[in-house]
Amino acid sequence: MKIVVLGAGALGAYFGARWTEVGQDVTFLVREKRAKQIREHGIQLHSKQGEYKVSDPKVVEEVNDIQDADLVLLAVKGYHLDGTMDTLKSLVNKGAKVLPILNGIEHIPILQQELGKESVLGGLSFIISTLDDKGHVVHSSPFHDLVYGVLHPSQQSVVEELDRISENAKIGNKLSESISEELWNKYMFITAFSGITTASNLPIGEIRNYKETFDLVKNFLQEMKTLANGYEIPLTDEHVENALNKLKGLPDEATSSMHQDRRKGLTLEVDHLHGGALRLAEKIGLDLPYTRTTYGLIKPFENEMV
Ligand SMILES: NC(=O)C1=CN([C@@H]2O[C@H](COP(=O)(O)OP(=O)(O)OC[C@H]3O[C@@H](n4cnc5c(N)ncnc54)[C@H](OP(=O)(O)O)[C@@H]3O)[C@@H](O)[C@H]2O)C=CC1
Ligand SMILES: CC(C)(CO)C(=O)C(=O)O
Repeated sequence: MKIVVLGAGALGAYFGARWTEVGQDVTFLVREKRAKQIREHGIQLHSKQGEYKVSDPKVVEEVNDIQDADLVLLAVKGYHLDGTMDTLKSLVNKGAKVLPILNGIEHIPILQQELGKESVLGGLSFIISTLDDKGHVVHSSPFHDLVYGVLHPSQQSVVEELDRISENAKIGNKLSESISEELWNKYMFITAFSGITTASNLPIGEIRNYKETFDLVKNFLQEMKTLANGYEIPLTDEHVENALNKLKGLPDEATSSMHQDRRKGLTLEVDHLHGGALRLAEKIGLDLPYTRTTYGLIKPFENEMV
């Protein structure tokens, strides 16, 4: 399978390297700064699931240098989505399907509108990873899940092929029969988790120490469940309970990637995640007071768009 990784950061470099490790043809399409960093330090994974260095990574800076592709793994931050659109159109014209694994939901209808419904798969990831100062991936969670599925019936053979090639890779791969539900379930979880950790500037262990603070999470999840239901996604109280149990089971120091970005002074995806939820709610006449409040609390730390 010819795979292009667009967004060779913490997630893109991780999964791209894991496919390279099992012999797949992976091209990393990057911007100038990242290209320079990769030329200097390579693409390397520091992971308890297995250290790995891509021996001779295929790195390009121009989409025109790519002849054809079967799949694009899209792993940019929400605030960089607009900047990838021309590149994605070009790759779709060369035959590729796009697998976005951004957190959130709003990017799905945007990509479908821009690229056509047949071209956009559903995808998400559960992993905790970041780049160190050499641009190497530091993967710190025991899990490294990549979940994908069809959003259009014509995509079945591509997801089956993706499933086949991922089977032997060090990836927790899953071909989902209900990817829309999984996307919303993750969206519910991540808005609550990133909201509470980033707004309070605390990891989950500290939050759990204060009942009044942890109780907010429950309201948050309920609110996002209502939003999902408004879009005919059948999330239930059981999904909320499972999300709460997941948060109760995380190690004390665990925190969201958005909170990690706040600690590093990086741009936050709060407009894509919480802002996106508020826009989706407005469209169907819902109010999300907890999400709105959290959005307001995080906004001052959002930083400049880059
Ligand atoms: N990190 C994590 O643990 C998790 C993250 N996620 C989600 O995954 C998504 C990606 O996050 P993450 O991997 O952490 O982000 P990173 O910031 O580590 O990586 C994003 C990469 O995208 C690149 N990029 C942006 N625009 C372009 C472009 N036009 N062309 C080429 N490359 C581009 C950036 O490159 P440049 O250096 O040029 O800016 C950067 O390397 C987010 O939505 C996040 O919420 C989900 C689960 C866990
Ligand atoms: C919760 C987690 C770590 C799971 O992948 C995540 O998606 C994030 O923090 O962005």
